Parts: sequence; C-alpha cells; structure tokens
Amino acid sequence: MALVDIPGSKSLTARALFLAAAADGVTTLRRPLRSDDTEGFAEGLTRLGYRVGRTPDAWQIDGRPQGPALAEADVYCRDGATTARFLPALAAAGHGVYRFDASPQMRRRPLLPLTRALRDLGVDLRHEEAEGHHPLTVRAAGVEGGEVVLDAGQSSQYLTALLLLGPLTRTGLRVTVTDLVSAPYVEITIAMMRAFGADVGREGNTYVVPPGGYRATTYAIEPDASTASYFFAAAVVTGGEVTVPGLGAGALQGDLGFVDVLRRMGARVEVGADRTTVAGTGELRGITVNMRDISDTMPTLAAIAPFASGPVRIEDVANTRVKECDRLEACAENLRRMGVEVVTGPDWIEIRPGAVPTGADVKTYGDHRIVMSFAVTGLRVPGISFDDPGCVRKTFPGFHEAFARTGLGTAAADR
Ligand SMILES: O=C(O)C1=C[C@@H](OP(=O)(O)O)[C@@H](O)[C@H](O)C1
Ligand SMILES: C=C(OP(=O)(O)O)C(=O)O
Repeated sequence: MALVDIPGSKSLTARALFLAAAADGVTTLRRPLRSDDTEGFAEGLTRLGYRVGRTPDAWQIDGRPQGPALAEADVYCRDGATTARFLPALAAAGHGVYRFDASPQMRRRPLLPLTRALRDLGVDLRHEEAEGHHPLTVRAAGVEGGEVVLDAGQSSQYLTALLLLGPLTRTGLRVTVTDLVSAPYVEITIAMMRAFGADVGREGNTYVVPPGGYRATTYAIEPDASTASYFFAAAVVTGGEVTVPGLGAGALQGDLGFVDVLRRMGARVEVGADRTTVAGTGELRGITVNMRDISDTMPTLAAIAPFASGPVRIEDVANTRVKECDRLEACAENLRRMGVEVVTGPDWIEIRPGAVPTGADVKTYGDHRIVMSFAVTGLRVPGISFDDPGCVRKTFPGFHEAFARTGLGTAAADR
C-alpha cells in the first residue's frame, strides 16, 4: 500500500494568487504548488509590482485592490495558460501599460474569445503578431463592467478570467456563455471567489458578478487531482493500492472524478471525507466515456487502455488538441509506436487492446501530461523512455522521484 503526498493543485494555486493579489490585505496560501506554471504566475505578479513572499510551505501576497503597483510592466508567462489568460484580466483592472508574452508552445494556444470579450468591455488590448495569440499589450484604465457573450467551447479559462475580473469592475459583469468545456473548473473559480469574499450568481447560461472586490484570507491549497490520476492509474495497472490524503468527498477539483472512470473499469475505489484510495483488482474492462469535464485525465486513461480487456473509447475531448500539444494525436502516435491499435476522430480516440505493448521512445512534445501518463504504461512495459522527461516541471518537478518512491514499478516487475 502506498500513501502518496501529492503536491498542491495548479488550478487552485493560480486562482489563489490572482485573488490574493486583488484582495484588500495580506493573504497566506498554505501548501501552494511549486512548479514552473505557478512560479511563473507568482513571477508575473512580481513583475506587475505585487509583493509575493515565499517560505517552503506558504506564500504571502500583499493585495492591491487598486491594481498593479507599476505603471509599466513586461510579463513572461512561460508555458502556463492560467498565467497567460488570467493575468491580462487582472492587469486590465489597473492603470498602466502591460505587455504579456509566452513560450512558443503557449503562443500557439488560442485566446481570441477572451480578447474579444475584454475589448467588448472597453479594454484596450492589442496583439503584436497573430490576432488572438501572445504577445499582447493591455493599456489599462480600469474596467467599467457590463454584459458580454463568450464562447468557452475551447477553454473554460476564458470564463474564469472574466469571472475573476468581475468584482474588480466598477458596476459588475454579466457573462453569457454560448458553449463551455471543462465546466468543473468554473465551479472551482466560483467557490474560491466566495472564499475571498466575492459573490457569483447564475441565471441559466449567464454568470452575474457584482462589484465589491476581494477580501484577504488564509487559504489552504488541495493536492492536485490531475497529478493524483497517474498514481491512481499506477495502482490499477500494477494490482497495487494507492491512498492520497487531502483529496476526498469535499474536494473542489472535478478531476478527482477520474476515479469513477477507474471504478467503472473494475478498480476498487474508496472516496473518504479527506482521502481517496484506489486499488487494482486484476480486472480492467474496456469503456466508452465522455471526458469533456475532466479532459486533463484523457492521456492518463489512454496510457492504461492497452491493458484493458476491451476497447477504450474517450469522447468529447476536442479541446485536448489545443493544450500543451495536440494530445489526441500525441497519445495515438505514442501508443502506435508501442504497437497498439488506435483510431482518432475530431473529438475522440479509441484504443483497441490486443497486441502486447512494446517499449518505445515516447515523443513528448514538451507536454508534462504525456510524460506522466506514459510513465504509468512503463510500469508494465519495459523499455519506455522519453525525449524530454524534464517537461514534468510544468506541474510536478519531482514527479519521477515521487513515482519511483511508490515502489509500484517493483510490484509490476515481480508479476
Ligand atoms: O482553469 C484551469 O485551471 C484549468 C482549466 C482546464 O483548461 P480548459 O478550460 O482550457 O480545458 C484545464 O485543462 C487546465 O489544466 C487548468
Ligand atoms: C492544459 C493544461 O494546462 P494549462 O492549460 O493551464 O496550461 C494542463 O495542465 O494539462
């Protein structure tokens, strides 16, 4: 039995940093995630003139309800879409000229629906090169507020950025959403806004955010449920057992729902008040599953699918094509390299078990989830290596060491 201490949630840490920066006092974040994405977010705040103090277990942020301290800033968002999409909204509420750039990987990822919505609210936002992509400059003069229509069918992060901005506007925001993926992330946003003293109402597809700002608080970050998926999957394919403390029935993160997929496939799953245990039973059935709400765990499922007794079909995951890489094709390509039969469509992937997977050098495309997912496959398939194992730094710099410490690979070798 492995008890696994999973680092803090990337999504909660990013939101908490935004909320703390905008709040009316000093906020303490307990157990924030320390990884490239969240360090990049914190560095972005520092570049805008916020004070972020760090100790190993907690970060302290001096909130500035009036917006960034500096009148001009240049922010590099690295690979982080939360940084690249949330920080321009924070900056828009201040007064100054703020430029945001990002890594080549992040520059390729879309932003246009958020750009349009911010412009509709009167924000002067200009893209320097390609329309709807970084780099961009915000000439900020505060945001009055009002009504906007948003297509969040490619990313819920556009909606989260607008909701987070809502309490910082002068008259409040009404955001009507025509399409939405990754809906549980919006619920995280709303729950955390409430924890920082703001309110969000809902009338059908319209989100209503009154003005009023945020209040500083002490906030404890949950372990990352997407990261936990690799450890749960590892238990299932090795016939082992993994318990993750700190993630239980009250967790905010939709990605904990991945354990329900494992349960449907035959795993033993116990979700307690404050911990979750998954154990392999030797049985892993095929499944057809809609992962629109939990698509960061699509690669985890694809990576264990070759060990199922029937086909694994994952549907409604078109937006995984605009993540760190085209994850549908990256999963398919790497599984095929292992000799596994895979078919993809515009928004689905089907893995057809049969052939025993063979070792391969996994092409990662600099995507942390491709590495962490196929590390799970590697517990059963000798000879799996990665062209860029270090890209796990985006969300879990210590992944390889932590994964080895579970001892689950040893269990697999003994089979
Ligand atoms: O808001 C967030 O913290 C996130 C939302 C999701 O993105 P999309 O809404 O783009 O699917 C998820 O994939 C990402 O890892 C984190
Ligand atoms: C898609 C992801 O990250 P982001 O969109 O926050 O860059 C992810 O972590 O899988």
